[in-house]
Amino acid sequence: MTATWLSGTKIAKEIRESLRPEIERLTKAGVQPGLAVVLVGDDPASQVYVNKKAKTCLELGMHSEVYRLPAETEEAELLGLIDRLNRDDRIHGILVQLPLPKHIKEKNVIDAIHPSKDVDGFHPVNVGNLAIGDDCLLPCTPAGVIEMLKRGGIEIAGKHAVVVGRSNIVGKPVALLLLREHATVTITHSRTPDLASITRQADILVVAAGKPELIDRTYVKPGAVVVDVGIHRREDGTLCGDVKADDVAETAGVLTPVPGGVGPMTIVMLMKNTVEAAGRALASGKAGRG
Ligand SMILES: Nc1nc2c(c(=O)[nH]1)N[C@@H](CN(C=O)c1ccc(C(=O)N[C@@H](CCC(=O)O)C(=O)O)cc1)CN2
Repeated sequence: MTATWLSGTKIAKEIRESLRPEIERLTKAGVQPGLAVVLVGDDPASQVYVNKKAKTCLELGMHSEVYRLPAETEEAELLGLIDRLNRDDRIHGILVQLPLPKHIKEKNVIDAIHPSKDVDGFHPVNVGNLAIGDDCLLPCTPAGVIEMLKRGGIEIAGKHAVVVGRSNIVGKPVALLLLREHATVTITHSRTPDLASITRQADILVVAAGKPELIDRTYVKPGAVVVDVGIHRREDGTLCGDVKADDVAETAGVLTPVPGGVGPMTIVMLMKNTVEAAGRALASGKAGRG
């Protein structure tokens, strides 16, 4: 069997274009959706992602602000900036790029962002609402995975989905979203014994292990849908995921590429969340007038 590739680049483009009418409507109503992205330090990959976020905002006619702070920035200063952005009517979404330098506590930063502007969906209020199935801003990568599956014509209900990884950013929320779509979900992680015996049961395998090319064909049931959330730069400068793509493509039915898979979906879901946050601000009368 040779897998069909499920292109995140193509689906992300469709979603991006579908956002334009709502951005136009909000802007005409005096509420141009605005995203503030904060980067602390000079991690090269983070710089690429932050630039992509700002560029996509501008291409869509959204308001974009990028704050680039030095690695030595004190936590209190960062919290001060978040407080200011929380009260800024032109900003509907705030995103602090992760990872942060070690001296800054990620939890303090996430908790400081107002839940209505938490376009990353990482605040405990949004995480709690996701867990109980209430309306909330969804984390971008997990929401992107679900959107990709749906738009790729892949049935989720009734399927056995296995998630490799239990991070707060991807593993746990993607498992909750798959459950919400009526999959039977198994979460595995680095201490799961005989991982392959479990992943081989998956109809849908979502890999967010953070380990380059961990998953080869021996982990995959023939015909399974495999979503690769990992992204790593090899020494020669090329990118790979958590899945050994060429090998798994011989067994899987559908496979997402790296690059061009989940990555572009993460960016477009961020735009979608920002537009949604702006729409809610307009509806609640709390929006700025541009
Ligand atoms: N605050 C957050 N920090 C981080 C998140 C997040 O969702 N919120 N996720 C990751 C990084 N990430 C988003 O910020 C991200 C990763 C990858 C891509 C992407 O488009 N990748 C391209 C390849 C890009 C390249 O050339 O390097 C692809 O896969 O095709 C976008 C966003 C950690 N931090």
